[in-house]
Amino acid sequence: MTRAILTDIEGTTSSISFVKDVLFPYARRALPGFVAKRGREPAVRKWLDQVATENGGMCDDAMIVEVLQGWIDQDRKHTALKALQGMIWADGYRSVDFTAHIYEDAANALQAWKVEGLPLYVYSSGSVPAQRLFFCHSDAGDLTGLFSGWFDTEAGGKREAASYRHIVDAIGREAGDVLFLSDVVEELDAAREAGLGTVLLDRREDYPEPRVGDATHGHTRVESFADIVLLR
Ligand SMILES: CSCCC(=O)C(=O)COP(=O)(O)O
Ligand SMILES: [Mg+2]
Repeated sequence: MTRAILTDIEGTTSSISFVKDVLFPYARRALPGFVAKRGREPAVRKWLDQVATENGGMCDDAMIVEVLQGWIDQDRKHTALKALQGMIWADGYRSVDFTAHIYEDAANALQAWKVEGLPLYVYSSGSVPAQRLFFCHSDAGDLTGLFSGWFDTEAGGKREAASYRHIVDAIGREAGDVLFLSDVVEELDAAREAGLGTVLLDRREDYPEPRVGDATHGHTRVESFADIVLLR
């Protein structure tokens, strides 16, 4: 029985191209100015120092920026990068440089589930502040009120079963009562290993080649939130 929904963002509620073609380039461009302006603030320095330490103790901010830009190019889901990206995107949303993409079917289903009393949670590699900004400034308006909780990689990696066990504990549910929605089969594999229900979002806009047969890893596959059937 589904008593709570846990959803991914990129490729699930929202398009991969918005993240790759709008958010990431914005952060890449703004990074040098951001580090020059705010690099001494403890909340920023903490993450820059972590990157420096993990890269042999480099002490030059310009080198740290280069490492971070390389990580953006590789789509690394590193907690420090994600935290810094979230701070940079705050400026973009504030100055209305962009709004966050959300598929209409996702916005509609999330709103309907909320009305039905189903608690909704987010689990994304984007930092929790970035997730809040994302749904606050979405194409469908401020959707933050729909969600009862937010999880990022501070809960653990999205391809590790332990992360899902931690989240299920944190929200006070049985694993089997939580349905996890994602576009990434390895994330769904980890969630299933932890006992959660799983649905693979396989959107044509994001994945031109349908993932069928073995490619679904046995997860229920849908092309839209409108096709998700909840066990009641
Ligand atoms: C919500 S912040 C923008 C998305 C992001 O940075 C990201 O890495 C998305 O990863 P996801 O786990 O939502 O696929
Ligand atoms: Mg995703």
